[in-house]
Amino acid sequence: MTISVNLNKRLGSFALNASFASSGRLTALFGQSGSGKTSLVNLIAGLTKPDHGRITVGDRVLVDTEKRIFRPAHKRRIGYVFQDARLFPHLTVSHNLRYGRWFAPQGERYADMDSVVELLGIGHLLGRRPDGLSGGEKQRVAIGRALIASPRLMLMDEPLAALDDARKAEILPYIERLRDETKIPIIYVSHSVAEVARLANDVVILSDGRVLSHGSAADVLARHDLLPASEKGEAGALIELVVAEQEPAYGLTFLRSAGGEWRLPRIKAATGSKVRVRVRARDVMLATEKPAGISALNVLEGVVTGIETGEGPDVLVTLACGDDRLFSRITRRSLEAMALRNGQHLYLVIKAVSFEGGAVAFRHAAAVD
Ligand SMILES: Nc1ncnc2c1ncn2[C@@H]1O[C@H](COP(=O)(O)OP(=O)(O)OP(=O)(O)O)[C@@H](O)[C@H]1O
Repeated sequence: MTISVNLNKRLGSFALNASFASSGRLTALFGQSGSGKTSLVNLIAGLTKPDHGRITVGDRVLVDTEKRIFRPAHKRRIGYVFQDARLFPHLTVSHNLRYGRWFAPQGERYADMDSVVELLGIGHLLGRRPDGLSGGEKQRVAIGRALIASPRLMLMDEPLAALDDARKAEILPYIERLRDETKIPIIYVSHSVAEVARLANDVVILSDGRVLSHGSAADVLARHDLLPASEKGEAGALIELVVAEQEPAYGLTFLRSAGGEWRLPRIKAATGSKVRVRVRARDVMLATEKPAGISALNVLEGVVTGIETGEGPDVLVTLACGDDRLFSRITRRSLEAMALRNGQHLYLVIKAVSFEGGAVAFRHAAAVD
């Protein structure tokens, strides 16, 4: 289903001019604070009207100023999930969920309670009240309440921003299930590259009210020049790997990509599953000769396809490893010492431990314990 946005809106001295189309299951709206993400979400939700423009979801027109169409918020059938869960404190989880049902007209209720509860793993919480839940549990219930309303679109506005890393890690697999197992398109606001890289099919980068770039997550996130300064260290490549074998004795998983073989900290996915991994440019070392006697588990071969120098001491080297594209951030000093040039054959060295945390995304993966 394609989400298409083409609008402008003035808010005081701020001008939002946004134009993009996305057919990904999960489209991330990514940008620094003040770039216009929430303003755009409010326009999609129908909380504000554009000065000019049109928003469509599939064949449904939400607003078209030229044709004087404005579907009010309560008729857009959008599930909203905010930074804070906003559950009703006096109602149990079960009643909070049921409340969502009232927002769907009788004939259009496709979501049933049991499957939503199962999808989000909240069956054991049904009798409890929100004040007894962890932040991650509250967010899962908030997502459930939005889903029970059988929405045609989910808008998730920084749903993980208020959670610590452990709670984020707990809830990310549920958002992945929501993306992969339901057919509801999701617009997901975030200013974290790590989150966007893990979840998004498509990415829209907003800056100062304008769309700087939009397209597939792998392509957009490869544009290091577009990332906010605070996230430059997170810049890297997204590559797809297939789980080949578990190595339980070492707590590792052996995988293959178009570019070679990988050993990463254990990934709980069945053999043959596809996973997406973010390889940060700062974690990739380069060598002109095949390294021997090193502890790093991942050594790939690649060819230099680009060298970007900037003002600072570092350089971004782009490498083709088979059909994979990887990046390495090295110093200008190393660039000169190694006399790197386009077309040169190199070895890439990547420590397995650099993948701990949220770097691995599950795609079509059969999770195993
Ligand atoms: N009603 C309004 N009147 C005037 N200015 C507004 C209004 N709403 C938003 N703005 C301005 O528009 C700009 C974009 O705000 P917005 O909240 O959309 O950004 P954001 O990318 O969501 O930021 P954050 O990540 O901090 O939530 C800001 O400069 C904000 O002050």
